Amino acid sequence: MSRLLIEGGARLNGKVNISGFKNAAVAIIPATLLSGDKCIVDNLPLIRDVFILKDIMKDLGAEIELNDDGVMTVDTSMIKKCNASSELSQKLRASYYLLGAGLARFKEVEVAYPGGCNIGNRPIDQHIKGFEALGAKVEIEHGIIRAKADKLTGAKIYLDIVSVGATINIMLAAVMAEGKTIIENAAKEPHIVDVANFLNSMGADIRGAGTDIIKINGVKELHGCTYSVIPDQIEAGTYMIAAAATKGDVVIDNVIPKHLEPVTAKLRELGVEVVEYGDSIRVTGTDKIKSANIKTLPYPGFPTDLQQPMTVLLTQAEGTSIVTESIFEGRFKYVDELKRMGAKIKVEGRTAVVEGPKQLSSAKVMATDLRAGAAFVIAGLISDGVTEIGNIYHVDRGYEKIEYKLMNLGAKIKRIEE
Ligand SMILES: CC(=O)N[C@H]1[C@@H](OP(=O)(O)OP(=O)(O)OC[C@H]2O[C@@H](n3ccc(=O)[nH]c3=O)[C@H](O)[C@@H]2O)O[C@H](CO)[C@@H](O)[C@@H]1O
Ligand SMILES: C=C(OP(=O)(O)O)C(=O)O
Repeated sequence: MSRLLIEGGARLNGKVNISGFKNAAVAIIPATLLSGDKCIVDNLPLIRDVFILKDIMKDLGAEIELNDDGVMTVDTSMIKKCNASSELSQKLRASYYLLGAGLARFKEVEVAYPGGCNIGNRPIDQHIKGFEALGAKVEIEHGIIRAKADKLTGAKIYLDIVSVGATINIMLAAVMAEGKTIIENAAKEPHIVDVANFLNSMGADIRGAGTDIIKINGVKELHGCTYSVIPDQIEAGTYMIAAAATKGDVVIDNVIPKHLEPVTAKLRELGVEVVEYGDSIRVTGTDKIKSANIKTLPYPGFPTDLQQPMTVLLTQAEGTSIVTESIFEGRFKYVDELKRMGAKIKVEGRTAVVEGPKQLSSAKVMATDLRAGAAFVIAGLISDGVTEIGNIYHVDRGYEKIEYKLMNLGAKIKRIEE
């Protein structure tokens, strides 16, 4: 198991380049299954989730290559059926997008129940509700999800809960259904728009992505395309928070500032200087961070994926901050480890009360999930002594070359491979 060692105390300084968005990439790769033509996808992040999906696609029979610049060439013409029930599919959340894409192309699909971050109950009832409305039969048995349809027909689907995964999965399943599908109460995250743009580049007819009503006119078939994935707003937000926490001065490059508005607004409330440029953001820390309350919400609210890194920053704020996690009930598991580093945080249900400022002290901690790992990296950067973070494979699921990017900003960090 690899570990990260971080010697705290350095103020981050310089420029960091943001990679392509994990959560868009992991939907777009399965979406290439929708056409038998070749697709070229660039600006893919070189992260573990992308590598696993590449292996899954290869196992299905795709000809697939990914180069060191994040350009993937995929040809799925040889795939005859979509059976992704191996252990690989359990290693990430996004393998569930093979359900929507496989159903649309083959009318029959089998995928192992997805894994992903252990941050609470993560049901897929809304995905299933959508597939069934389109005419599929879905069953789950022995950890395998099977979906089958004689024919997919457009339908009106109201999501009972705003779900990113269900919105994307239903879009995938509906693109070639007969007639019109309307998804109401759809999620509006930037990667919903990115996936819709990718599908439209393949010849789909999707309108309204980015609003809460998405309309999909089914088309007969899709064709190949060349597409570039949007920058990762969560990776960018993590570096913005790290810059603020270390009282540094960092330009976060290759971003879409609009996607980062909830983070920018919150950092400004804390007294941190944030300046937006065309495709970059400069964050300049302050010695006196103000306290603030945060509630995670679907986009454009504050993203749950940045709750953990943000909570670390709030340990440095003067006074009491209240963090409310409204998306995933189990997303405070990392707090116990943070307390071992000296943080004063009290969790009650979905709320964490953070008292600051507290000088954090180094400790040996275990990443319990992807963003918990990122939070510990930030905690390590501002602790005295050397922090050791285990289970780094979680972090590698979503952060490309994290130690190199941080080293370039002046952090003292190294990876120990074992
Ligand atoms: C690969 C990917 O893109 N992952 C993101 C995606 O996860 P994911 O797609 O799993 O998250 P959802 O948006 O679906 O989940 C939101 C809420 O809806 C609930 N729910 C979801 C589906 C369902 O069928 N039934 C149901 O009750 C979930 O338990 C959760 O409370 O969005 C989350 C919320 O922004 C992010 O934290 C994840 O990084
Ligand atoms: C929860 C996350 O990922 P996943 O849905 O892939 O587990 C995340 O990116 O923070």
